[in-house]
Amino acid sequence: MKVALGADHGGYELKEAIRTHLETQSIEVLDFGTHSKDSVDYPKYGFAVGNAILKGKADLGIVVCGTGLGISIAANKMPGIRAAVCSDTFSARMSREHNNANILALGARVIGAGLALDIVDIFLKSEFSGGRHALRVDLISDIERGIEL
Ligand SMILES: O=C[C@H](O)[C@H](O)[C@H](O)COP(=O)(O)O
Repeated sequence: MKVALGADHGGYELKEAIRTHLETQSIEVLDFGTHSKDSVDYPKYGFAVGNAILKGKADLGIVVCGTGLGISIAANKMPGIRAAVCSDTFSARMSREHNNANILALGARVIGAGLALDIVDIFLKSEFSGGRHALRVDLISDIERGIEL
């Protein structure tokens, strides 16, 4: 599995911890930055991770900003991207099983690194359940195509 990572300055330290955590498990990582605590603009990093997934360069993405909100809002503007902000492990599992989320968003100013790494592990190991959930995710795709539900 290949995982794309991206963060703004608010998420930089947690993104680094996630990268180390994944590399320790021999999970391949594509790190789109940022690479320091200098102030940057989160949409660019949400876009980079979303783009990597849409282009097939990564299977899943993890994005981090102060709250996880701005960077997920940015990524979710891209048709085909389903970014879920999670602050607990149950939501992380459900985001994969029910919503087929392809990006996990974390708020580095919201949760601690220990919980964040548990959330990452659960997100990456959970799989989409399909069935009735696939019909609902298809309806999300319809919205992206301008279809009125
Ligand atoms: O949703 C946005 C993120 O939480 C950003 O990390 C946050 O807005 C950055 O704020 P500041 O520029 O004050 O560090």
